[in-house]
Amino acid sequence: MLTFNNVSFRWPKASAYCLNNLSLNLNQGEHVALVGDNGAGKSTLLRLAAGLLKADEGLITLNGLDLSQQKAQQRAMSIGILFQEAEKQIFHSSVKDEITFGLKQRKLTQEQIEQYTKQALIQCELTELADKHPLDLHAGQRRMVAVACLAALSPPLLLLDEPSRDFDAHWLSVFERWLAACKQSGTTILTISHDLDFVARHYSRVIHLSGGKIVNDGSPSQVLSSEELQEPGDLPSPTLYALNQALSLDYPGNPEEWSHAWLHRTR
Ligand SMILES: Nc1ncnc2c1ncn2[C@@H]1O[C@H](COP(=O)(O)OP(=O)(O)OP(=O)(O)O)[C@@H](O)[C@H]1O
Repeated sequence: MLTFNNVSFRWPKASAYCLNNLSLNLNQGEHVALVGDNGAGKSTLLRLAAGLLKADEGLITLNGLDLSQQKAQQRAMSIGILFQEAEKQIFHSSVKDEITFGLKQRKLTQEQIEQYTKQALIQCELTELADKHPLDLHAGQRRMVAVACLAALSPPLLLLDEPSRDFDAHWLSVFERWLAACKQSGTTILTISHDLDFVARHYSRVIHLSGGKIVNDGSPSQVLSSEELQEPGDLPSPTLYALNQALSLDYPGNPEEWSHAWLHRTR
């Protein structure tokens, strides 16, 4: 669905390439997490995937078409983005207006706009906050407003930058339910996260980016427990991998599979 072919990108005035000859293919319906140290180039890659930046070299395609040739309106039909700082993507004076804005850009009837807005408000548990100013909400609720805008539009490709950030336990569970529904409906998802427990819970493929290059690409158990990711200064090991290591177990990092393996272990 989304393909990077030998893509290089250098920020203006930077002496070195931020992404260097990077190739990557995301299949339709895949749920992929992008992990790596600060400055590895993850957000830059996401912005290139969204068409917000143009590659200096190489080709990025979405459904076989050159992304750099697509207009913003066209890209908005296929791609939904959640930025790291959600408040920067909120412009309207009520939660409801914020959600309807994206829908109004599409050729929909008033009835459809109202129906999709209502569904998104319910799914994201924002119905009671519909008339509030988004900037009067706390950080987790504000982030959920940005999620509700995506929920209303249901784009086939989601690009999420640190989505679990700012959520308390309640809002994280609301967000995780929405994410599960997106996965169920076949949405392709590329997510940046430093929260490796969150990654282990939700993603079937993990890409480790370091210094603008892919250094590992595989299942969560392969990538999250790899030595490259666990070097000092890098990201902390997910809790279940740390537990596996401490107990010398070889169990999966997904909590459901882990508890099944633990309950059915041969003593
Ligand atoms: N707007 C910008 N202008 C110039 N350089 C930038 C810009 N944004 C990022 N960079 C540089 O590009 C490199 C990669 O940054 P990027 O934000 O993509 O990394 P990241 O892996 O997402 O890091 P983090 O986990 O801290 O968000 C860094 O050296 C950064 O300083």
